[in-house]
Amino acid sequence: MSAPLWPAPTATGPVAATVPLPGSKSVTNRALLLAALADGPGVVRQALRSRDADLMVSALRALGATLVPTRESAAGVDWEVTPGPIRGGASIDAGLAGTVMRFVPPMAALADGPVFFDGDPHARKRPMGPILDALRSLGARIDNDALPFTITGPLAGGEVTLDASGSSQFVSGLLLTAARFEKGITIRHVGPPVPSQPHIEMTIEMLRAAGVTVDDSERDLWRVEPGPIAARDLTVEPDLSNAAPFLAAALVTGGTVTIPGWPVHTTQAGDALRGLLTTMGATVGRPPGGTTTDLVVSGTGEITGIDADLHEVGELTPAIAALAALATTPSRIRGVSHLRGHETDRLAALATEINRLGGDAEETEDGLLIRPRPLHAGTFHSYDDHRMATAGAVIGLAVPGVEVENIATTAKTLPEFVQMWTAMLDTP
Ligand SMILES: O=C(O)C1=C[C@@H](OP(=O)(O)O)[C@@H](O)[C@H](O)C1
Ligand SMILES: C=C(OP(=O)(O)O)C(=O)O
Repeated sequence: MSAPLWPAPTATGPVAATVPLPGSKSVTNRALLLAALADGPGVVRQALRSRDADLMVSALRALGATLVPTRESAAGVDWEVTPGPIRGGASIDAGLAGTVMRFVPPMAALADGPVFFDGDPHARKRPMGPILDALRSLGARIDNDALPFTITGPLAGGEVTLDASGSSQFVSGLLLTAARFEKGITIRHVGPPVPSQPHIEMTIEMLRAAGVTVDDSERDLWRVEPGPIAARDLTVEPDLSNAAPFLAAALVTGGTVTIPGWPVHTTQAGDALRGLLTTMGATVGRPPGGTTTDLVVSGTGEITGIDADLHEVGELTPAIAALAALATTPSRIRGVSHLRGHETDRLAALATEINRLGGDAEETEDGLLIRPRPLHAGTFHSYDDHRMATAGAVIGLAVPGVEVENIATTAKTLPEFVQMWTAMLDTP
């Protein structure tokens, strides 16, 4: 049975909207996990409420932590997190969340009994081998090389070598729990370059803020000393990667979109949008006066193609590809072969769906070539991928008659996407 179709609204003029964004998925799921591993009760404020975040909350509760929502608003939910002894016997649903399937198993290896993991049908195809092998070499028993699997600890930590070229989350996952291993951990990456370095920096910055000693002075080598993870009271930043489709709307319609609360310093991959969108023809800046943290992006209605290596910020690819499909000059996206292991094979999905609408997109070994060609009405399939769904919405702004299949899949990181999109377009 195919999922419902959502008629993507076509813009009737330049957008002029301010779009507050809920909290970062990546920060939320790291903060919740670190709080559950901490040396006392802590608070995570303005956490994202979404499928991936809900899955993390359920996983941590199943492992024995207590998470109580104390305040809920449009800005997110405040969680009081009280760590408990890590409990075996749990059954964990990772959904399609990379942050659950890669971050929770190292914590589960500290439990007092076996922990079972499974997820969505496609989650069983997402790469897990390197992190599971790493946990095995540290002493855990694991009965499969992908979801579903059962992990049985305990493990003491130590030294491990792995190939993290398929996902930075293999490194982040090990780093997040490492201080709780008796010997800490030393991780050495061997293989093609690790993608998404900003996400590894996010992990390290959050660990250091919790008092954990991390040595990352040598490339592809990380050492975490054993010790407590300090309980914190932290506020989650807005999700800058989820800003991508909204900021893209400014370029497509020749309008202006403002995102409040854009951090001045951040490790989020989405911060790279400032440079990428400038290259594609936007004006990007802070409002005059310099006292606010608003980010303002304006377009001209004409989009310039881009030649970009997105290896460090792969999750921005679907939005950039959607813009490229509407650009007046060709684009080349490089360095993102690891996107074949994301929510879907994003390179194949983007090429297929852009071409289905009459576009000219070609998959390369490590990216996409997208050449200008007029697009027409049709169905844009989402493959249960939140960022494919929002890419379809971006194209629909300029192409009448685009219908996005399963727009509800945006609930992975942004359950309010449709309302926010409609509100952006309705702003007088
Ligand atoms: O650690 C994280 O929060 C993430 C790391 C990245 O994963 P990959 O390195 O697998 O691309 C990113 O694409 C994903 O959306 C979130
Ligand atoms: C790759 C992504 O997610 P995940 O955390 O499931 O890997 C993403 O959100 O673009």
